[in-house]
Amino acid sequence: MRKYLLKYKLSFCLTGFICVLQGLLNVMMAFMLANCIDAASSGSFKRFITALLIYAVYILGMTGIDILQKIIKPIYIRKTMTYLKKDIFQHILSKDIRSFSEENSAKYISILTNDIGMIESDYIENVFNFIWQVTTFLLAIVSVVYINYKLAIAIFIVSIIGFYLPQRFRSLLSKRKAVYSTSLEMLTAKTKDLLSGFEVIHNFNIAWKANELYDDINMDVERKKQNFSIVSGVINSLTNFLGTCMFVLPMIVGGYFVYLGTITVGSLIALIQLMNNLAGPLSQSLQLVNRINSIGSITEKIHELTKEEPEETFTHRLPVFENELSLEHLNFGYTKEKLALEDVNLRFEKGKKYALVGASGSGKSTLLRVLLRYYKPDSGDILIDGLPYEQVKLEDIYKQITFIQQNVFMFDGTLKENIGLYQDYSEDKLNEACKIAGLSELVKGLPNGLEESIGEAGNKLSGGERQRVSIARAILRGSSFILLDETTSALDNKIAYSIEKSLCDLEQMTLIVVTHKIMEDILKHYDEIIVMKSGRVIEQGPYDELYEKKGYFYSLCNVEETYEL
Ligand SMILES: Nc1ncnc2c1ncn2[C@@H]1O[C@H](COP(=O)(O)OP(=O)(O)OP(=O)(O)O)[C@@H](O)[C@H]1O
Repeated sequence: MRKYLLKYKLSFCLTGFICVLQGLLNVMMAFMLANCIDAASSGSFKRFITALLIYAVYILGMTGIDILQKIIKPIYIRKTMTYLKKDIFQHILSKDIRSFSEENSAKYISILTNDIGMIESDYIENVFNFIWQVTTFLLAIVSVVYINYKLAIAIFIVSIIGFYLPQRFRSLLSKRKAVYSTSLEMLTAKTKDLLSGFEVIHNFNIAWKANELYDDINMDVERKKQNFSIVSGVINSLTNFLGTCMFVLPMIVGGYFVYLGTITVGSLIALIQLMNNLAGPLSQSLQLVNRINSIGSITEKIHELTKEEPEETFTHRLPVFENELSLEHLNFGYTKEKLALEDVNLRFEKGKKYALVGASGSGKSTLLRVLLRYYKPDSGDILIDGLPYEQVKLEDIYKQITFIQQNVFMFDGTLKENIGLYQDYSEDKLNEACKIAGLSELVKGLPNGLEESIGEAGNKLSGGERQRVSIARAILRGSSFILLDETTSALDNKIAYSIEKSLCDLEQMTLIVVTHKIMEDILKHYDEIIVMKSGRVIEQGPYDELYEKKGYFYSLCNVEETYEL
């Protein structure tokens, strides 16, 4: 956290310096009062007026410093918080897809909202308050030593106790805060989940269940917040008690010294005022230390998120894909108990078109995820142009492969921005990509053509149109490979046919399509159909060959026909 605190060193030092000045002015108050009282009791009117004038200048100075602090501190906080959020967001975005999807996205949202809020209020603000209070306390101690050192020793002993005890409570408070922060994360995740399922909740009349789920987690969060507040409150009361002791003890000892004639009444008044600068700031500092330390768990979470990942170790570059991608005796399981891919042997040659078919759960999407390097195979080899796949720089792999999923992400922008993804492409290239992806008719019909805004998350487009946008993206990018996972599922058969045919006509493009549409017209365009069952490739070859074989693929075709009827 220090990295963020000291990012803007000058601003930090300036704000800290103003806090030190405030501490100094706090302590000076005692001497101002003593001076006024001494002047008033001296019988000299001139001395009294001078003392009052000095006091007025002091008050003006104090107000000026206070205003300055109200201006400088927000500037520092704005800069630091902006940097902190930007840094965390950049680290989230720079995660690789695999490690990003290991966490629920609500966790990231919670860090960027709830936890960041706590860092500002409990850490950054309190660091400055701490500087202010500690300066006041230390200068008050020096002043008390100056007035009477025996009294200072008594105060010092109470301070040591005052500092030691709250340290004992620190870890308890930090644990409660960690539990509270985790429950907030879960609340954010659950709220996001329930609101995303708004339509389903209404269609299926399960609002009662959604309310129940929300109530449970809401109550849990509030209970944990209450526990945290109770622990924090009790600790504060105890530290306040220590602060009161700090105030009362020197009063008793100081009164005794006046009785003995060791110090004057004027000094005693200054001492009484200084007590306020000892007891209050000490108890405040102790509470502030507790609150600053209570964000320990959040700091760890942020540290974990922003720690530099070890550099990717790769030994090969792959500027262009030239020949083939081959899989040899590949095994992979999400769990140790069950293999999702078993002894898969395949060759994907440059420019050829492959359709992956099979029953639901047969491993088609898993195969694509392994090809995207989201998961490492448990055993077996993948070679790309003869190079071991795992050792080729990931950036090169993603330049060669474009993955188009079922849910296409759309930015709130124009159609052109969404197709070109903010890169500059010539009109001709854009139109060509639209033509292949079957978007030309849509573009012609829009009042502003490609410049038409498509709304938040592309909500002005239909599901099929969004999928065609993603196909146009892939074509524009000029990848060697396109992996499609049920991408044409939202398209009617006629459009699906024309798009898949256009993609199959792209000579240089290697196409691997996961499809449930077992239709002769579409599948005949593929060089090879790969049939999967229970994680294994059980048949492969061109459509006619497989159909005539009258094996598993044949049965799939007939199921589909029966279904279509
Ligand atoms: N993240 C995961 N964790 C654990 N098991 C998973 C995970 N994803 C998929 N599986 C399991 O792996 C197997 C293969 O799933 P996969 O998604 O690859 O099938 P599929 O052929 O693409 O299915 P569909 O056609 O229904 O999309 C299934 O048994 C599935 O339950």
